[in-house]
Amino acid sequence: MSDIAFQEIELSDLSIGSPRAELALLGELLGDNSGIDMTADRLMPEDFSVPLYGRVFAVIVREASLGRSVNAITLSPYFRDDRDFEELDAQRRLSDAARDSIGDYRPTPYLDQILSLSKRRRIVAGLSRIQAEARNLEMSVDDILSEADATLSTIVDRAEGTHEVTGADALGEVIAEFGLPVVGVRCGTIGQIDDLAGPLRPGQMVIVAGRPGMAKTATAVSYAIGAARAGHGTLFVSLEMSAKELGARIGSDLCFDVAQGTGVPFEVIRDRRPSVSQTLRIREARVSFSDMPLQIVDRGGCKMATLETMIRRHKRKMAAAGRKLELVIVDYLQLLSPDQPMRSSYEAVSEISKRIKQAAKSQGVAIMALAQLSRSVEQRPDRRPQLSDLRDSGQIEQDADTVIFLYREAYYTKKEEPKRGTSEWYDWSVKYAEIERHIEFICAKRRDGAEGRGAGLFFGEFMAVRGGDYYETRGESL
Ligand SMILES: Nc1ncnc2c1ncn2[C@@H]1O[C@H](COP(=O)(O)OP(=O)(O)OP(=O)(O)O)[C@@H](O)[C@H]1O
Repeated sequence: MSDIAFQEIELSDLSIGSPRAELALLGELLGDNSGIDMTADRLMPEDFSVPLYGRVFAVIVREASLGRSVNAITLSPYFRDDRDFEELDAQRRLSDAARDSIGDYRPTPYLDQILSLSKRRRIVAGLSRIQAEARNLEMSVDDILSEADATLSTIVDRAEGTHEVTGADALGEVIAEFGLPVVGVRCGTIGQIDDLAGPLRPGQMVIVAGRPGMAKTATAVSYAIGAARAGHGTLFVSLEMSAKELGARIGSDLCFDVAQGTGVPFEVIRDRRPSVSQTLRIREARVSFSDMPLQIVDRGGCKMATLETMIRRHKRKMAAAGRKLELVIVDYLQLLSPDQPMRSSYEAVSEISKRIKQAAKSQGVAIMALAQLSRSVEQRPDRRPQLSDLRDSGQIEQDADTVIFLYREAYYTKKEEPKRGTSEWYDWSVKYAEIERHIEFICAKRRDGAEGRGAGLFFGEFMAVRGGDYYETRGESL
């Protein structure tokens, strides 16, 4: 680019912004709150050229994330100490803009213009920095060019999750974290999964796979409860079960007492027939859990773009409540659909697994996706799943950071129950009683650690999964 072009950009720098479009957009949002989420998905407070309008936008988004309606009057208490608010006569301007809004949310022309001008301002700022570096004779031309390249591509794409550093700086970031608490989600109640998968870190995609009936949902619910109890913001996206069905499972899991082995059976809650004392116990469990950061979304099927929007929205919602969304659980992967129709289910699952991984990275959360395995697993004498069982499931095997298979021998043994009262039945019942609660966690892939196996327990009656150390708490061995 020539010097003249640089000068032109510098000269126009101060005029790159449209305060009128920004005010009009805020007016539209205040006039009709239904467009706030959609706008917040694309726009950030720093995209406004008038800093006060950016701050107003941030408050609007926060209020909407907390489920409150917002207008020019309810906004003003948040700006009592903001001198710009008074000096710019913002209360009146925003009220006028809201009154003049169309009402039917159509902010796209304003939004597009604000975004485009924001990009231009960032280009100007980036180029100015590169120009200063070019004048610095101590910097090599190669370094300046690669810096220019990286700066421009990040500015223009605003690639979420992009982080460019030198190798030494990356190591420096690791060293700075020495001695700090480990980042990542642990559930605390299923020790074997915590050990096998390690803390689930932002950007990781963890696949929990198994045949139907292996207690995938139960494992995910128990994990989610443990994670939320440990303070990790968790979003459970249920594409199979309704929120109420999950609520019943959560109730039974919460009431389950590991040390005593007692609780309120899931079926009692499912059928809405608890006794008085059970009702009391469920109510107490609800109260003790009411502050825990666990959000549930249930819907029948979901496109990838919708899931991404959902994650962004809940991230904002939790941030507005002073929490951090750290874990998203999706039950289950094959019920997600790509945004565009694909030629085969192999391609569709590949696309979904790639997008889940991208979403985890760009949103800075760990995503645990449950996955159904095909029947072929059961055709082997040893029905424990292996990594190759994911081969017909698109690129999951490649994209996943961690793969944990669930296996319950009891599920198959139960199906082989002989006729009651016979001697075979007696032998069978002894064997079944031994393994009834066993659940195996087979970690077949872990990008940042070793693979391995662990033994846990599935309390089917309470839909609760716990680590194998449960027996240690009772002085017994597994
Ligand atoms: N009262 C009970 N006692 C013991 N096991 C039970 C009881 N109720 C349900 N189960 C078992 O729990 C399992 C279902 O658990 P869950 O729904 O978590 O599994 P899943 O792997 O998610 O299954 P799916 O893929 O079919 O939804 C089944 O194997 C079922 O037999």
